[in-house]
Amino acid sequence: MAKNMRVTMEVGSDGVAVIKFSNPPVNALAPPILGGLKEKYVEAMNRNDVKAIVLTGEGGRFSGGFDINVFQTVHQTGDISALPDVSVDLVVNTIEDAKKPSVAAIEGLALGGGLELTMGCHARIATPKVQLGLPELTLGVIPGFGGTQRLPRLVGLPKAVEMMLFSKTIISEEGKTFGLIDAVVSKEELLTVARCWALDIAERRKPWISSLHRMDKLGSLSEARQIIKVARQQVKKTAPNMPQHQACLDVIEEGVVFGGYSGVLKETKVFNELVVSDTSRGLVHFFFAQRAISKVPNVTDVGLKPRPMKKVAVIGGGLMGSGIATAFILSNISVVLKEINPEYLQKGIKTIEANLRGLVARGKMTQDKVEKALSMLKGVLDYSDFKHVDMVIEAVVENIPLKQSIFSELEKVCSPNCILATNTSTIDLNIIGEKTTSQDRIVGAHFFSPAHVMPLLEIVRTEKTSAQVILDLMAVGKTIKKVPVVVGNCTGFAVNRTFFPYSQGAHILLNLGVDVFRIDRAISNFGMPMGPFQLQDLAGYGVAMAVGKEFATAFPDRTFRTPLVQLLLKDGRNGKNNGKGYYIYEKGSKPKPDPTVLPIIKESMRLTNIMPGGKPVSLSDQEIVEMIMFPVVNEACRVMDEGYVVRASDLDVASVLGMSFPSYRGGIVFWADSVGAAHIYKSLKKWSEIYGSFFRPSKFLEERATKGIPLGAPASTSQVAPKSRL
Ligand SMILES: C[C@H](O)CC(=O)SCCNC(=O)CCNC(=O)[C@H](O)C(C)(C)COP(=O)(O)OP(=O)(O)OC[C@H]1O[C@@H](n2cnc3c(N)ncnc32)[C@H](O)[C@@H]1OP(=O)(O)O
Repeated sequence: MAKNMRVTMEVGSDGVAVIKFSNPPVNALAPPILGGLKEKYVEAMNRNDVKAIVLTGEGGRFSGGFDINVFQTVHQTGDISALPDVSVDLVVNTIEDAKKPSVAAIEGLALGGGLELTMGCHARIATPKVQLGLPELTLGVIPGFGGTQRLPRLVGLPKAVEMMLFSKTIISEEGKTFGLIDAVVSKEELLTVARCWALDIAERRKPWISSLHRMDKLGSLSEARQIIKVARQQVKKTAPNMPQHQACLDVIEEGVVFGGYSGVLKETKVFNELVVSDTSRGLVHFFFAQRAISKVPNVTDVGLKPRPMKKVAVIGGGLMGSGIATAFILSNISVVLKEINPEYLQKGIKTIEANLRGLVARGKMTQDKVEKALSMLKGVLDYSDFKHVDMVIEAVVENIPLKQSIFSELEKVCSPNCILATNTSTIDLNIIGEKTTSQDRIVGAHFFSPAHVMPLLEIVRTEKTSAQVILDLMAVGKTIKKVPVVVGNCTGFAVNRTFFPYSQGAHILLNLGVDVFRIDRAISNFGMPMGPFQLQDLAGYGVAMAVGKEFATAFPDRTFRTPLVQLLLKDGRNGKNNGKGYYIYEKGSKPKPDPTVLPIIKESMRLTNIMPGGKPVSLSDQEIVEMIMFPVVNEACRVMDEGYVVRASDLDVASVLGMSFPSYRGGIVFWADSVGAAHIYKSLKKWSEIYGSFFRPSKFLEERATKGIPLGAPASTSQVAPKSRL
């Protein structure tokens, strides 16, 4: 067994064997731990001085589930023999059907295989606020240690289906209400109560319950089928491109119809099929990519500690500023919101109130928390409150002289340790800080709209930003429940820069004669929440124009100039803002394609005149997706090559959380590697010859494609080291 992994057994004079396992930090159930458990159980069964067993995890956490690293091994080798037989051999035969009863003593969390082990026990005792759940579907698999069968039998089918399909965790108190947990006790009492409970079962003072054989919570067959049918329809809409949701329902249904043991057998079979699916490969990669993001060389590994952040100031109460302020007050951090006049300030505060009301309406927060959050907010019209803030985030319009004068002012009014952040999405940070002597504390805090909802926070550093400032912003980012990704300072930073060809490619296709609504449909079917034109409607055309200008200046060789947005504006269209864009927006109904936009598109096609031979091109849906996504991959290659991200997988996380790229495809770079660099390179090369330099493959892509090196492989695998900006 690896050095830090341990399974121990201590037998008390009361006849209870406490089997404890340890694999920090989350007691993941690695194969050696599972093997160790089996060994200790066999020993406990054979010893005459053992009457009952208490199963527990060390270090304040029961278990975060089966070791996800094993999935990665399976993905790399394609060999599922690395998966131990746990469900039948350990959980059914060794624990649940044993001649001596087991009680699980649960602290901290019991997730996935961790919770499934506890459900094989004959009772579960937990400390308060323990997180309980079966999040396996987020990894592209289903619960595989019998969870699909035992959870419905313990909490009833509706709750079990909700917990599994939506990977929803509950806390021990709720678990007690639903019957998953038998008693909630303090940390100090946990082992004592669990021991007594185990003895009570052994001596028949308490019922000896095997979850798999229970029927009382399942309801009638027809009720169960109806619940499963409704769930099937629901996930058809919410998870259309993923196989694990329907598969999970199939397995649950098997158990309801043919009994728990049949269900367990089918569960193993389906689990083994799903674990090698592309979806599981993508989601497992995404899981580890999200963890890797918090490791930033020379920032998180040099012994620095984040400084506390109690109060921040936000300058500008527009859409972004008010969203940012909302995110902070929701996490109990005081906000001073500054505007230039009472009217704008009121507007900003009203937007914050509306943001909070929206969260209440969507069941994301309770009404009583609204007042508490608002009490953390102070609106101001001058800088007098800025003396005591730990960080300022500037979120005014994208105007260089205005930002420069604000930063000069901030240098005077804030304390010398105060972090000076900007939410700019396009302007070079060195230019913003040019008129100050505080470049070491100037940093980008690029939120995505709506800032209180979107999870990504791009932390933009210049060559001069100090490691301490980056670390502080990473820490406060986590406090406000964002996922911070540290990137370098270039036009569009990592996310907008990588995705600028997304809308460009779509506009090229449109001008090549591909139907606008078909483009959107193909991209939605690929897994984006909406197509590029609906997204443009949503963001507003002002944004499209402003951003387009920035990129045209920075990357003129690969910017496609189209008159379409101007033509749309001329026609009185401004997207969702005024209810009229490529789509028609009416309150209470879904956006409807607007056929009257077609003549405007025709006019754009006439003006750009890029159709070869003057005829619309004919493309399959797959080609549409590729002609839009491959240029994005190409730009991602440049971002990596120029050293604007720490590692390729940071772009995967950023693409999923900032652009809603489907997580089950693993993120933009991971997806590109699953398609193959060679195919992407060849396609881009071909298109660049037909349609021009927008499609020209980058050097990085060319090199990796020709040498057969995956795009996501670290720089050391390539002969040319990237120029690090980080
Ligand atoms: C057969 C079975 O049905 C299949 C399964 O059980 S699949 C596993 C199901 N379990 C899960 O999906 C839970 C996954 N883990 C989590 O959600 C979170 O890590 C957690 C809630 C347990 C803890 O969160 P948090 O305290 O923020 O710590 P977090 O940074 O995420 O993780 C700490 C470390 O533990 C690792 N880890 C967490 N869960 C793990 C697991 N199940 N296997 C392997 N490693 C795991 C992380 O990779 C990270 O490693 P690192 O420090 O080297 O980056």
